[in-house]
Amino acid sequence: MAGVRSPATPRDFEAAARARLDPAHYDYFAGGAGGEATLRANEAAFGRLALLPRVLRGAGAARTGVTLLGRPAGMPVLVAPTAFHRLADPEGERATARAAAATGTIMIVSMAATVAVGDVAAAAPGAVLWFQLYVQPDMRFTETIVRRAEAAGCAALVVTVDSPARGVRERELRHGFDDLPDGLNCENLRDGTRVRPIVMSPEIGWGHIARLRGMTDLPIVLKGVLNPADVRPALDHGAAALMVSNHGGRQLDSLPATADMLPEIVAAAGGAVPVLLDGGVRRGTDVVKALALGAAAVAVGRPVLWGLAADGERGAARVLGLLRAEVADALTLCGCASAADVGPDLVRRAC
Ligand SMILES: Cc1cc2nc3c(=O)[nH]c(=O)nc-3n(C[C@H](O)[C@H](O)[C@H](O)COP(=O)(O)O)c2cc1C
Ligand SMILES: O=C(O)C(=O)c1ccccc1
Repeated sequence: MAGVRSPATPRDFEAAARARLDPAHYDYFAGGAGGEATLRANEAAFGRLALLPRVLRGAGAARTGVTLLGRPAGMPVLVAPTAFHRLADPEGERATARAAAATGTIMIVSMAATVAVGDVAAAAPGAVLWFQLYVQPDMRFTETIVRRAEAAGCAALVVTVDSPARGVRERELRHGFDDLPDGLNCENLRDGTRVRPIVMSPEIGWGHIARLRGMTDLPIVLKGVLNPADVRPALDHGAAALMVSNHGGRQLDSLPATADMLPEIVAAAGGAVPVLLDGGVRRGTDVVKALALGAAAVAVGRPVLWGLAADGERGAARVLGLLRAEVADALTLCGCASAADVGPDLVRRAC
């Protein structure tokens, strides 16, 4: 691997990934919308938080497992849905899913995956998969996609609600990157012999969530809730969980960091549903900070892509394994036996 002899933390994979990727694809993965203030803010917000361990609790070595939507997960970290894994590795989402299965990590498969969700599931028996959906204005086609996710055995639908339009990313504009290379497609959007384009529609509203709720028994997770005023309608529409996300700073720039919005969203949810978070999680200590602010779990996007691009399935598994070890270490050093022991007293504003 380029950069370091032995990666010690997930961040070490980015340099190796950058060395291997086409620069346009590196910038597609790495970049954010506008001036990238939100992209930077996500990581910076974790840097402004400090952990305040408890001592002498005799808690023993920490266990990382949690229960999410009624099922056990190996750690409170999920693979966030990210598009186009075959740009990073020829095996694409198959490799990511095997890495997730090997480390007991739930993978949220992107609707914009370059391997069909059924093929991802078949390639990684034992993987727990959730499916990310952009509601398509053609609700019959949306239903087709939902049925594919169900048939693949996905355990939840993660509906991305922060994308009434595609974010404008200046790095993509500079490279002229606006489509997949020949031979790669968004395989979940196959419709007979053609592949439909993903529509991000400003006309999607709460009525579509109601129709989705009537369409499937899968739990629905709403991804991209940032304003506490949206929590009430989300609960009223039967959301099983919320995911605080600004899409990794890739949609609208100038949004607050997710870690900074998390406490207000958790308060608005009032314990009715679990609240998840993504954006800027790079270390085990970030995970414990998010748990202390009330998250049930977090998800990581780019770190997994860097592992995948650096060393395929093995690299993605290394990133997830390192994160799990860091979570265990941070929990133990905070005096916690598990995520359930992490309370709000454990985190402080550092400055
Ligand atoms: C290259 C890339 C592609 C993404 N594709 C999707 C997607 O298809 N659907 C989606 O809901 N979010 C997508 N996201 C957003 C991620 O799910 C997640 O919100 C974000 O990456 C979290 O931030 P992090 O990368 O700092 O961990 C994408 C993010 C990246 C970096
Ligand atoms: O790039 C993204 O962030 C993203 O969400 C996406 C959505 C559809 C197709 C490709 C990428």
